[in-house]
Amino acid sequence: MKLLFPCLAGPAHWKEVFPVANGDRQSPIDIKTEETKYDPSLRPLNPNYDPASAKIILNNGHSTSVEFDDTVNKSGSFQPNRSSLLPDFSCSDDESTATFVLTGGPLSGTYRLRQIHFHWGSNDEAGSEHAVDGMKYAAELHVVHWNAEKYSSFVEAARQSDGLAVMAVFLKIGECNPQLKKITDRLDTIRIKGKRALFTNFDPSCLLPKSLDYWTYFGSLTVPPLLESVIWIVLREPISVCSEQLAKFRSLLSTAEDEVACCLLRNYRPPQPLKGREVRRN
Ligand SMILES: NS(=O)(=O)c1cccc(F)c1F
Ligand SMILES: [Zn+2]
Repeated sequence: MKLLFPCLAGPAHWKEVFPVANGDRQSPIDIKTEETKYDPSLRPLNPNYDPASAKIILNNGHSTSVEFDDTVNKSGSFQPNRSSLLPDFSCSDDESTATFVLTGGPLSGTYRLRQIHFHWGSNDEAGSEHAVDGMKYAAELHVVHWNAEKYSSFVEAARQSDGLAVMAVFLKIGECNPQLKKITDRLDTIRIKGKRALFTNFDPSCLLPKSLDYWTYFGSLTVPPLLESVIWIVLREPISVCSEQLAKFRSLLSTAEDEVACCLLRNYRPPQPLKGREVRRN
């Protein structure tokens, strides 16, 4: 059935507008742990984030994200984004080299932090995008980086096979997460699609589990345009989230002020065919 706005209809219709939806390296996937391959060449992950680069929290109608200032000048040293929509609160304007990067793991080079966002479901039983031996977690955090060593912008990097690196963290139902509370306590100020609020002095490392052991594979964005440009790094240890915190995510609206209100109850893409890809572990 042809739909007028397939993007709005959900994953089953995305292929009508983005044929790459049926591509060879689509994400997410179901990680079959017995079939993963230990790779001794994989190094430890080395996330190194600067809390001052956090800028805003926003509702884009598909998820909530915390956006970071990832602007650099050509010399590679950090250039505060003076043209940003928000007053620049950085206390110094020294051009220190930005330190909000991910290195190590399966990556060669330096990947700069761009944003974090979440995926969840309409109930606590399923909401993650990746699955492990067919099991879904309640939600999933994505920490999005781009290859700032090889490319000059996120948009350019997103079109390259090694352009993006996304660290995925599973959220398992349990204790309320005090670090996640810093985000869920702000969601009532950005309920409507398009709303944004100041959100700085936030280091996303506080949302990572104790162990940074991971699986890694070559995949894609899990939302349109589904570009096959992501090196996925899926952490094996989940962090906790409680039902009340998840309910706050579901209270976000996928609609703007002038539209009939519709809650963002779920925003995960189901697992896609592996098509012969290898999943490695450290
Ligand atoms: N779900 S996702 O991690 O694939 C993702 C979503 C939106 C923008 C991105 F850059 C991105 F990587
Ligand atoms: Zn995502």
